[in-house]
This record gives sequence, C-alpha cells and structure tokens, in this order.
Amino acid sequence: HTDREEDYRFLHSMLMEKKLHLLFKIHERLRRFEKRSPAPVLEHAASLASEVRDSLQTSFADRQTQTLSSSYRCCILLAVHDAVAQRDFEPRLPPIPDDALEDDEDSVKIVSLVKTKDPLGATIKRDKSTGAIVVARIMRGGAADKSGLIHEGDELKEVNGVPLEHRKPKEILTLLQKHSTLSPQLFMQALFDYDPNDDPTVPSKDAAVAFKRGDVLRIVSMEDDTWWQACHLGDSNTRAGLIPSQQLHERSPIATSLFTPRRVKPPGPSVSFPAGLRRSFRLGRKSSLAREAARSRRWSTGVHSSICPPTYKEVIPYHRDPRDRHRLVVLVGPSGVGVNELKRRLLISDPDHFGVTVPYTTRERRRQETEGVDYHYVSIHKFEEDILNHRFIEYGRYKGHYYGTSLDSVHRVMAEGKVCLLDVHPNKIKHVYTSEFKPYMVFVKPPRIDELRLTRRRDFEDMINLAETIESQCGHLFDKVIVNGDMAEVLRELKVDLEKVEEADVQWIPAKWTVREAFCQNAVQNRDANKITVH
Ligand SMILES: Nc1ncnc2c1ncn2[C@@H]1O[C@H](COP(=O)(O)OP(=O)(O)OP(=O)(O)O)[C@@H](O)[C@H]1O
Repeated sequence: HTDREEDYRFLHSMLMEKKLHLLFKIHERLRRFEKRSPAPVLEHAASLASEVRDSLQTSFADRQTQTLSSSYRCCILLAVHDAVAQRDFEPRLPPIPDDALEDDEDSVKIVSLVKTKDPLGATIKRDKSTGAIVVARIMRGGAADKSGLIHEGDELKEVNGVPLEHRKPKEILTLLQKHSTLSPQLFMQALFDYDPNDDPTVPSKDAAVAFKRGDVLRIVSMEDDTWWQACHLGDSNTRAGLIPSQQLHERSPIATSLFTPRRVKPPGPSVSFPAGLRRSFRLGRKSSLAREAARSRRWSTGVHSSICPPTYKEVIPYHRDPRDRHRLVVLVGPSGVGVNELKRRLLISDPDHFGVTVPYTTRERRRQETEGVDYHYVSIHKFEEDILNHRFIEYGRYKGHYYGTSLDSVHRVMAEGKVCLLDVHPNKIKHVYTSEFKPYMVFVKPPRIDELRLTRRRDFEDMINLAETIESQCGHLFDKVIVNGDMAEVLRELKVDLEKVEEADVQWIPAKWTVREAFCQNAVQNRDANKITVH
C-alpha cells in the first residue's frame, strides 16, 4: 500500500538500494552476453605475460609489474585462463553425411536393444499403401516399451544389419525372435561392497546403484569403459544405474586401499607334508600325528601374490533338478581355525543328509579300524598309479605311508544322494572347482584375536595372516564367508545358509562352469548386435 507511509518508505529504500541497482546491471550484461558466444581475446596469455616480463626495463614501475606478473598466483591464473580459452565448449555436431540430403526429410534411428530372454513386446504389420513393415503395437511393460525407443507406426528397415525389404512378416518375426532368444543376459556377482555416497569419482550419485558383496547384478550396458549400467536382480521395475566397471574398480584408490593383501611369512624349512594331507584323513581322530602334520603345513603367498582387488564374477542361473546330485560343499580356512570341527558337527547334526569322504592310505589297517569306514587300504603300487592318473584331490606321505583324498570318494558320497562336505587346501581348490561338482564354497575365517585367545591354543598371528592371504587370493571363489567365533552360532548360520541354497529356485554359479561360457563372452563382445533400424 503505497499510501501507507510505512510501506512507501520501505519500497523507496529498497528501490534506492545500491545493491539492487548493481544486480539489475549484472542482469542486463548477462542478457547481452547470452546472445553472443563469449570468445577469449587471446589463448596464450601466460606466454604473452612472460614475453612482457622479459622485455620490461628496470624502472621502478617495471619492477613492480615484473614482480606481479612473475608471482606464482598470477602465473597459475594465466595458465588456467589459457586452458579454458583453448577449449571448445560449444557442442560439436558431426558433419552431415553427404548422402543425407538426398534422403528426403525422413529420419533414421538405429536402435540398439540389449538382448534378453523376454520377447520384444511389439507386433508388426505391412502397411498396405506403401508395403513397408511398420510397428503395429507396443506391449506395455515389454522390452520395446521399456526401451522407449520404438513407437507404433515406426517403419522397420533392418534387424541386425539384415534388410527387411521384400521380406514377409513371418520371416521378420523369425529374425526378431532368433535374436531375442539367442541373447543371454549377462549377470555379474559383486565381490565387493559399493556405496556411491562414499565414491567421490562417481559422475552422479543419484544415477548410481549401491550393492553388497554377493549381490547379483544384471548388466545392461558395458559400452563405457569406466561406468557400466546394471540393475539389481529381481527388481524388474528399477531403472538401470551406474556401477564402476571392472577396470575402474581395479584402479580405484578406495578399492586398493581396502584391499592390501598382507604378505605371509614364507614356510619354514621343515615343511614335511605336502598340502592336503591332514584334513582329508583325520576326521574324527585327533591324533597328535595329525596335529603335528597340520602345524607343519603353511601356505605361502610368495608365488601367487595378486594385486588386483576383487571386482565381479560372471555368473549364470542354475536351476537344480531335484533328481540332480547335490552340490559339493567345500570348506576352506587357515589351519586351526576349526574347519574340521565344523565339518564334524555338521555331519553329526544330520548324518542322513551330510556325508564325508573316506581317505585312502597305504599303511596297514589297525585292529580297531574298518575298511571303507576309517580308510580305504590300498597298495603302494595302486596308490602311485592313482596319483599318475590324477585321481587324488590331495595326497601326501607321512612316515613312508601315503594318505590322500580321491575324486572317486567325493563321487561316492554324492552318488548316495548326500551333501558331500569336503575340506581342501587352498592350493587344491582347482581340482573340485568344476561344473561336475558345482561346489558351494565356504570360507571359514578366524574371529578377532582376543576371541581366538580365549578359545584356541594356536599361533594366532599365523592363522590370521593366513586367513587374509587365502581371502585375498581366493576370495572371488567363495560363496559364503563365515567367522568361526561361537561354534553353536556358526553351525546354525551355516546350516541355515546351506538349506537356503538347496531350496532356492535359482542358484548362481560361475559362468565358466558351463559350455555357455564361450557363448556369453561372445555375446559380451557383440552386445550391440541386436540392432533394429527403425524408419
Ligand atoms: N568355534 C570354536 N570355538 C572354540 N574352539 C574351536 C572352535 N572351532 C574349532 N575349535 C577348536 O580349535 C581346534 C582346531 O580345530 P580344527 O581341528 O577343527 O581346526 P582345523 O581348521 O581343522 O585345523 P587343523 O587341521 O590344523 O586342526 C580344535 O581343538 C577345535 O575343537
């Protein structure tokens, strides 16, 4: 109300405010500026300043200018000016192809749809007047709809480079179907936790996807070397988001700082037992010999040291038929952590469901022992023949006698319809890490050192070091990592986990266990193969 004295004074003082006038001026300038693209007066201010500095005489004023222009801040400012001035911030458009003008006024889109098992979700028909193949209908929620790239009325020109001219709709459908059913999806299991909020390098936190180790992600695009696009599994409605590519994560300072594998002391000279002897043959017997054997065994990292942090593992869904054999359950851990104890307790908890292998030996059977229960007793000749025929997962020699766990014994337990529990030395994992056994890999980790001190009588430092080494070298192979603190609790957790795996509709296994591996890799290379040119 300008008639009110108070309001009038307020308005007057506001309009007379100097800052407001300055703001108007800035606004005016910017408006003018908007209309013309700003261009730098010169692009090499820094070198010009240096020339000026050199040519100045020694008068007082010259010296002042010289000091100013050679100051560190001034040099940096000019260098920044030049860097900005030399860059072209205008969007660069590709040159118009020569033949584009001849192409009437139509626009051609190349649409790249990532292959999935789902149908395309679009129907096509022939336009009676022009004879062209056009998109008749887009199914809501289908691949075409979700892509937002294809619309009703669009004319289809080619599919994967195959021209559609003069083709019958039936032929075209086959072409489309062929490409969509041939298209395996790419799944990656994360081997690390990722939270975009902790990542200063992510281009946009909102556009990124957070995940935890073990999560399975469907990869939507790998076109960018640094940022892939992926969706969480099961969330069919969630949009794809950015995740660091394998390459990027391997280089990431966060990953490398989190992943600093410690070097373990090399084994002492007294390693008299080849890896794999102890656990396989001493279930239920806690002989001092076996303990000694276990103690003398150490796993060196010297030769295997790896510096890459774990990233992703390509996995594929596995739908287990109830008639199929159970997956092998492999337990791995540093000596003394309690792998054997865990195996023994699992077995006792449900002997009809779980089974363990019976080891082979060349030593004499003792009075209280039973063939096929404590050991399979075989001759040295037979044992050595089996070694040559690669029938052992692990074997060793102690006091002139051989001991070992054979592949056959694993098969035998599995053939009984039981879940075979096997503990192996990390070096021997490769023998069972195959599609034949489809092992579910469990890593048994020691708890904190103070907890270990209360429950174990061992060399804790060594155990913890060894656990770290195993995790850094084989971490990508483990499906489950369990900390062996409270035994009852650990046993419960492991049983629940194993039950879940057995009951799951879909289990995730490494892609390399199937023949599809080669095909999937091929598909990754040809991910943009399913191109539909829509007119
Ligand atoms: N969670 C636990 N709490 C307390 N003691 C444990 C636990 N797990 C294992 N132990 C004890 O630790 C000792 C070593 O366990 P176990 O023999 O199973 O180790 P291992 O991993 O098989 O190694 P090794 O083959 O060297 O013996 C055993 O005396 C066992 O009873």
